[in-house]
Amino acid sequence: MPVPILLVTGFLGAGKTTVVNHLLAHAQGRRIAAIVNDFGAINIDAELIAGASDGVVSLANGCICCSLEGDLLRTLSTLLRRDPKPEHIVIETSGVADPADIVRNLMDPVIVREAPLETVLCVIDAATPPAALEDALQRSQLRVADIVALTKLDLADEGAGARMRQAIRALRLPAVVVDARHGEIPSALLFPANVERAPAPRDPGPKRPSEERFETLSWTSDRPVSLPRLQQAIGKLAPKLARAKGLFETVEQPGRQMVFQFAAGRATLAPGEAPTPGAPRARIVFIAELGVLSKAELEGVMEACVAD
Ligand SMILES: Nc1nc2c(ncn2[C@@H]2O[C@H](COP(=O)(O)OP(=O)(O)OP(=O)(O)O)[C@@H](O)[C@H]2O)c(=O)[nH]1
Repeated sequence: MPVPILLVTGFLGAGKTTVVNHLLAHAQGRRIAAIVNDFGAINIDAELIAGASDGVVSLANGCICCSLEGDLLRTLSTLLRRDPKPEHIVIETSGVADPADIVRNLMDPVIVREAPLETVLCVIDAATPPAALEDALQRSQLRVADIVALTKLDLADEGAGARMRQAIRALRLPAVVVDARHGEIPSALLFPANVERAPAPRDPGPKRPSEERFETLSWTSDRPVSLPRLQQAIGKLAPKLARAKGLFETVEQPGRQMVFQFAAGRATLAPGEAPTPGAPRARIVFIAELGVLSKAELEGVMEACVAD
């Protein structure tokens, strides 16, 4: 029995993990395996995804569209040799990934036979201006989509969803556009009822030269972070950041882990799971356009968050 793949793409911080988490939490007994790709060296996403009944495989420190493409194919073949096999595989790409390259790799004849790419979902932050869709990477992520999910409608003004839909329609893409409030998408839309129907092969177009546009820097500490100092630090770094996320204990509440997110210029902090045994007490991944943020600057700013 072939195992259909759902490929989730979308720009940095658009809400992919939130969508994947929601669909895993509403798996209704299906055995779903998730492959999660973090561009950064620390696999934060795998820790934020709790509910994959058939396990989460984390591929970190690179992108499955280029440097980790071999790892993706090896991971798929390992999942397909499991007994019992998963019923579905969800692949969450990193926000910097060009999914056309991943689609091309998934068209490998053996993979197509055993794990056909059934659906490509592109997640779009509806609270960002529609002009963001002019970005070549976002265009590429939209171009391969069967379904486009609009997230963060609760953060956007009233007409934002309609404006984003109009901008997507203007691109004349074949995708269906749905609203995904806090990651909610009906699983019937993402998982086909009839897995025996083989999806048609896809043509992602000719391979384009890959362009190194983003880089990732990590910061870890064995000391808890002071919240007011972290606020100051993020304020300083924010203009240079495309994305940041992290897990850490705070001076204010040691022994509890907090989840820090910075996406589309917005920072949030939420309580997380219990601290991971053996992991540093603070782990934060930063993504910036190439050359914008140096390791020395980052460390200087971040070390102030734990200084006595
Ligand atoms: N208010 C609100 N926040 C959302 C929604 N969807 C996602 N977020 C928040 O947006 C931030 C980024 O969401 P993620 O799901 O981690 O985004 P992502 O696309 O997986 O991020 P990367 O994989 O790092 O590119 C998190 O703080 C989420 O809680 C939504 O519908 N409403």
